[in-house]
Amino acid sequence: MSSVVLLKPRRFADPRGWFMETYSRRALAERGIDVEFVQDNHSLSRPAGTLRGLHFQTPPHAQGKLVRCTAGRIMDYALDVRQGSPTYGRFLAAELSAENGHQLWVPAGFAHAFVTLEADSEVVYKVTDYYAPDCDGGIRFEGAGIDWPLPGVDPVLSDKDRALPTLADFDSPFPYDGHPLPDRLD
Ligand SMILES: Cc1cn([C@H]2C[C@H](O)[C@@H](COP(=O)(O)OP(=O)(O)O[C@H]3O[C@H](C)C(=O)[C@H](O)[C@H]3O)O2)c(=O)[nH]c1=O
Repeated sequence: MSSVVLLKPRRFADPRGWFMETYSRRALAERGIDVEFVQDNHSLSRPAGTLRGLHFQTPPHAQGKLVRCTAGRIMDYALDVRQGSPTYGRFLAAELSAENGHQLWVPAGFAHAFVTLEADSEVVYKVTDYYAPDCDGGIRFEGAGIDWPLPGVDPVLSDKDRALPTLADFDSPFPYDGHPLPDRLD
């Protein structure tokens, strides 16, 4: 297992544009991420300030997620909610964009969310377990100690997300695997 990892796959630019490998099992294993993905997800968020999350699936269908932005720009968040983790309740964030091509690995045991920083932002992400509605869970973004990244822009979120429990009221079902959150993403 690993902690949260920021990946910056190389882009090969030429006069036609660019080419990049967006997924390589070998490249992930070199970063300590040895997982098998079983599903790809893709979402379009039209308004800037769209907030999806903080979400997770509970065991036995907890998901690791490899997240990237293919249109626009997002702030992507991973919040440590593993019982007994020395970094429980801490989060790391990374700006992912179509322009920078960066990717965030969010292991199982972390609540995931993103806020779109531009209109019509698209996010695609690979997950390590299938969608399991009975295991769908989450924590309110508000009250999780995360600053809203778009002052003056009201969040746009689903009714489901408005009704999520706060971090203070959350009873985590996730075990700690011995990988504390790093101080920052390098
Ligand atoms: C996640 C998922 C959803 N759905 C269906 C269920 C709903 O009818 C519809 C929208 O689902 P939801 O509102 O949960 O979508 P998001 O708010 O974008 O949630 C996702 O966004 C945050 C950032 C995440 O990390 C999770 O992957 C996921 O929770 O798609 C599926 O059919 N399969 C799926 O894997």
